[in-house]
Amino acid sequence: MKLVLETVTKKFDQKAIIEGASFEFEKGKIYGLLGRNGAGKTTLFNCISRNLQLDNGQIAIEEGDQRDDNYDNTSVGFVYATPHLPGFMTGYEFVKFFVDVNKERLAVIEDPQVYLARAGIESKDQHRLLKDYSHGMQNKVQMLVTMLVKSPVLLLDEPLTSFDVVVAHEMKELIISQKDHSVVIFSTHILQLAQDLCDEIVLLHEGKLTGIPSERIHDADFEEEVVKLLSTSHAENNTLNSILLQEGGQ
Ligand SMILES: Nc1ncnc2c1ncn2[C@@H]1O[C@H](COP(=O)(O)OP(=O)(O)OP(=O)(O)O)[C@@H](O)[C@H]1O
Repeated sequence: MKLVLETVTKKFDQKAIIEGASFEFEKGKIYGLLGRNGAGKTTLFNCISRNLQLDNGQIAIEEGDQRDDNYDNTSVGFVYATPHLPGFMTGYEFVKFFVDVNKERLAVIEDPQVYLARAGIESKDQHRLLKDYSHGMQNKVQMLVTMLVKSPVLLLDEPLTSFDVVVAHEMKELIISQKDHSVVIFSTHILQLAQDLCDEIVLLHEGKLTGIPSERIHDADFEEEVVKLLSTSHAENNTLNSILLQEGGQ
């Protein structure tokens, strides 16, 4: 399975944030999306998840020789940087509601307590209102429910920044387990995290997507190269690009 982006353009007020970006993301790999503040990472995720309409180009899901240009938003699991949860529900009530609504998409249905415990929400917290959860606890719940349904595409917007070290470790394992059934893309500003977790790193810079070959990710001068690439314009970078990067993916 592949998520295919072809010459995608998204503008806000006539200004192109994403401009003719093309890339193929494959199932079985974790992709780290890096870009400067305001580069358009969240915008790109909103385009892939059909929250935003494109100004140009296509985004499709391909499975073998089948291509779906009109997949609906249930094909995409999206873990937002800021959790979107109904604060008036308890953790238990929300997971129960989510499981009821999605029961046809779940292979096995367990008690909400089991899911919550697996995400590290202790019994004493399971019946508290979500609005009173810490940011990290809300993130855990959001990640838990998004991953339950095993969508073909999983997007994680800066996913691990609010977790303590123990939970971050567990969540990394959980993210890795998702690549068996999903195309997994996560955005981050933490280069070390991208190096640890990703099979490929993709830069979003000046509206375009460019993949860095996996064999370069662990080079000693990797950070310096990424900083250089994200600090200069594509035109200035042409020589470096041709040596280091694969334009538009493989
Ligand atoms: N709904 C909107 N209307 C107008 N402009 C928007 C909208 N959403 C995002 N933008 C602008 O698009 C640009 C890209 O924003 P986006 O949030 O996608 O960047 P990002 O790469 O996720 O940034 P960061 O790393 O800082 O979170 C920014 O200039 C932002 O102000």
